Amino acid sequence: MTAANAPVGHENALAKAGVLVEALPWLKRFHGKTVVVKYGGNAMVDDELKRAFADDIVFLRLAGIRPVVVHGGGPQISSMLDRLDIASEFRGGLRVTTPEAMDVVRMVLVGHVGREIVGLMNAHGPLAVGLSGEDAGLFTAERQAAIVDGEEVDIGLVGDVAEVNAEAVRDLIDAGRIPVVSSVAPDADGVVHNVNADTAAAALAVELGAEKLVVLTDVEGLYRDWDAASASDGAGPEIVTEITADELTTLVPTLAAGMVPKMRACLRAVDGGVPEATVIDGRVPNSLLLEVFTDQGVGTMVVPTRTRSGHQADIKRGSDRGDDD
Ligand SMILES: Nc1ncnc2c1ncn2[C@@H]1O[C@H](COP(=O)(O)OP(=O)(O)O)[C@@H](O)[C@H]1O
Ligand SMILES: CC(=O)N[C@@H](CCC(=O)OP(=O)(O)O)C(=O)O
Repeated sequence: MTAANAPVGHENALAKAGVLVEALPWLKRFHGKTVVVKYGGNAMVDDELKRAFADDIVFLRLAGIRPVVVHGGGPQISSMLDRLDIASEFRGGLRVTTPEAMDVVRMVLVGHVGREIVGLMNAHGPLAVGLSGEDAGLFTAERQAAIVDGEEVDIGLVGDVAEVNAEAVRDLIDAGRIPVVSSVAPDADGVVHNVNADTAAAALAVELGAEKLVVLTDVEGLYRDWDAASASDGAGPEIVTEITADELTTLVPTLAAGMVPKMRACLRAVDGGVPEATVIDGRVPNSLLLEVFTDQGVGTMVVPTRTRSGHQADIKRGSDRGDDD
């Protein structure tokens, strides 16, 4: 029976069954695999969305996937800095972080945002455990400059991830838990640094040998022409559905603001062996499930350059959607 010849009233049931059937190959592909999900501060400003995100992660876990969450909280940090009357600015997509601001970053990410995500997931049972890059030596940071107009600019206590020791995260995953990681990390001398959460998620995905990195944000994906997209409030302009690492490497220097760390993170993941990294719209409820369990997926997927030449046939989108980048 198809939807066309189904008795009246059965079309809806068939459509629902179709959705479930469509998920089967993706359940097979990701079963037992690690999927690292970066949850961005701009996609966590609404209570309903937050709950839907937590539900999606628990769904993945109960479907036999091993999800790991790395979260940001840029807007939440900015609003606390404002309340405390501490000046804050971004250079090259990264926050200029004084020691005073670093205290606030740590307090907001570890003490507030991380706790909230853990609490929402644990409404379903004792699954989520929060930790930061400081716990069990997870990340070692290395001070990082911002690149502004091709020049290196000092932005204070901002770190790249120089080393990852993911043993504690693996222990949690093996115990059936969902690790929820806040992106602050000590350097080799123990000085805590502010790490962009996209960067932290990519470094962890590589170390864990993840099957996929998903980055939630507050746009549909990567717009080819951001100036046009922002001028028309995002309605209409084309998003890039799939792009190879080589193509993205060429594009990154032309990108604006928040997309730079995000796209660099996707490149880092894919160059480090993660088969796919996708930026999706965190403003759409359950977008994570759509990305993982549907044939078309959503957002912008970054794939290794070799994929285009015919490898990895089970990667989403495929040649029918691959002509737009
Ligand atoms: N080419 C582009 N396509 C999409 N978004 C872009 C582009 N260039 C810059 N951006 C900006 O990047 C932002 C996402 O980064 P960011 O604000 O850091 O998000 P998050 O808090 O989710 O990490 C978008 O809201 C948009 O303003
Ligand atoms: C160095 C740097 O910029 N760190 C970020 C860390 C939080 C983050 O990455 O949050 P989103 O994912 O919500 O952007 C910041 O201070 O905002």
